[in-house]
Amino acid sequence: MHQGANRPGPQYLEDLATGYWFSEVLFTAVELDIFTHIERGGKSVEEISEILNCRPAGMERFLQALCAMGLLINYGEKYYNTGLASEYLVAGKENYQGDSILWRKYLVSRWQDLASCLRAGGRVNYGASEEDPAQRAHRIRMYISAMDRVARTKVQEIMPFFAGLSMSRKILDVGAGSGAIAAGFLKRFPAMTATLLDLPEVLSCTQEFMQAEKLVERITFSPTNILEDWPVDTAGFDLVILSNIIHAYSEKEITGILQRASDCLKTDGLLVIHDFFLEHYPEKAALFDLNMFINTYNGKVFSCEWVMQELARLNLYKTELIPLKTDTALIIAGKNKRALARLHLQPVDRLVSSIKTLGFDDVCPVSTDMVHVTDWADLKCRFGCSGYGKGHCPPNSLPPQKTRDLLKDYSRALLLKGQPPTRDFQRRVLQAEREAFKAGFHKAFVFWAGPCSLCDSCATDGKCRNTRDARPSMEGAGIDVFATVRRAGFHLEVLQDKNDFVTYFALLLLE
Ligand SMILES: C[S@@+](CC[C@H](N)C(=O)[O-])C[C@H]1O[C@@H](n2cnc3c(N)ncnc32)[C@H](O)[C@@H]1O
Repeated sequence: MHQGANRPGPQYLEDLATGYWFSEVLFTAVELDIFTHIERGGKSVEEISEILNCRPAGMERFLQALCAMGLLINYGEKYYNTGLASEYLVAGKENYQGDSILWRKYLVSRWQDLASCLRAGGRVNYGASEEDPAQRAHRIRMYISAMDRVARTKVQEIMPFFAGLSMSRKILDVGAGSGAIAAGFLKRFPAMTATLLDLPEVLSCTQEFMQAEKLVERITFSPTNILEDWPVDTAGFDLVILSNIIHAYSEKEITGILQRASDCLKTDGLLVIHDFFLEHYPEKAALFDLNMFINTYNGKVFSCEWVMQELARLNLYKTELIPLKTDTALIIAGKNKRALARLHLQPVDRLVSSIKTLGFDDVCPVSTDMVHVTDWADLKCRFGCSGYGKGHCPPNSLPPQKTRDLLKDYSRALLLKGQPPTRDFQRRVLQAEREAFKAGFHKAFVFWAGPCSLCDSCATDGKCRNTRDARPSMEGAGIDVFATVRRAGFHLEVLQDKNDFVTYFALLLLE
């Protein structure tokens, strides 16, 4: 869905308007636990209808929709789980996401209050003032189970940054939820112990989760309101975790939480902030911010820039924004630069986040094997384009064979996605190439989009006055841009009208 802004108007609007169809099919399939039944062996329409006590006529259409959504496949009479459904939608499996999906369903009715929230300037639905204790306990368990499912997959993405470190002492997990993030560290570093702070009614749930992980002996559960003083040692922790906490409150409260987190850090300790940030996955971050607007008193998604400023005010050193492959990102901070230097941060990850801040819509690492070079691209320039022979367009560009040879010298690249005006895009692309060079990728070289537009006009004698900055375009060098970006998972369609919204891509080769 998030690539859709490039599609012609009405279709994109139709897709937005029917986005809830996708959610409803997924919610229903998870509620019926269809994937768990099918995992035990392929099932026919009749078999699955009988198991779920449904009529075959509707079921066939439902299974067809699940196939279209990539969650089932149909082979002969039988339906089977796809790899995605098998890994994430089968109850009892390590990476099962059903609880977090059903929590999203639970929030659907709140989203229907959006207009009222906008009129009121904040949340309008506060639930029953006297919630039945059993109902409250059930709601908290649903929420913590949902958070647990997400955190378990996130911690798998987070741990590689700590690979090779010898961490042997104390963790403080602030607003720990199920404890899944701290648990990831406890499992990786067997000499560590943890203190988990959360509200008393949540901690009884947390205890059960940690019991199941056989980690309770290494954990102190500390009932605490994290907006007030924390009952823990100042400067006593090697690792302080704030995972999905800063989006829960406003600037004033977060400033206090960051101050207390900093106070708890040992001199060479690390503060890990894991959250949504406006600069990373912007579409999801903006929607998650609305989710906070509707569902909390004052929660919001912050910019990485604001958090960085707060950390600087506390005299902490910090990494760049470290994007995870999914919708959240990390900032890691410490009182001591050497502590940060121990982290295993991939240079490409750091580069991606710094290039994103230059104003690209997306920056995606790809292998150069994915770059598709063709001979027909040159034909399209030679016949059918008024730019042929001008500036750095063909034949003044790289012929396809030269591009193929060049690509053999590189194994990795970044696809940079942006928008017109062409000159602004090309300038940003050049800045990105410089960032890559400064980050140690000495062979960094970029192919941009469109005819070179850096200068107002080309020199009349045909000799470029700006060879320092001019670069070839992807298409002018024989690269099939459509095939290449689609292989990287982007959606790109041929424009139907000259006024349609154009998307530009550049290819930054790294080594
Ligand atoms: C979004 S969950 C994140 C849980 C966990 N850190 C994770 O990443 O999965 C937020 C957690 O913060 C806790 N929390 C929110 N406000 C709190 C407060 N004032 N005092 C203590 N805990 C709080 C909630 O109970 C919940 O467990």
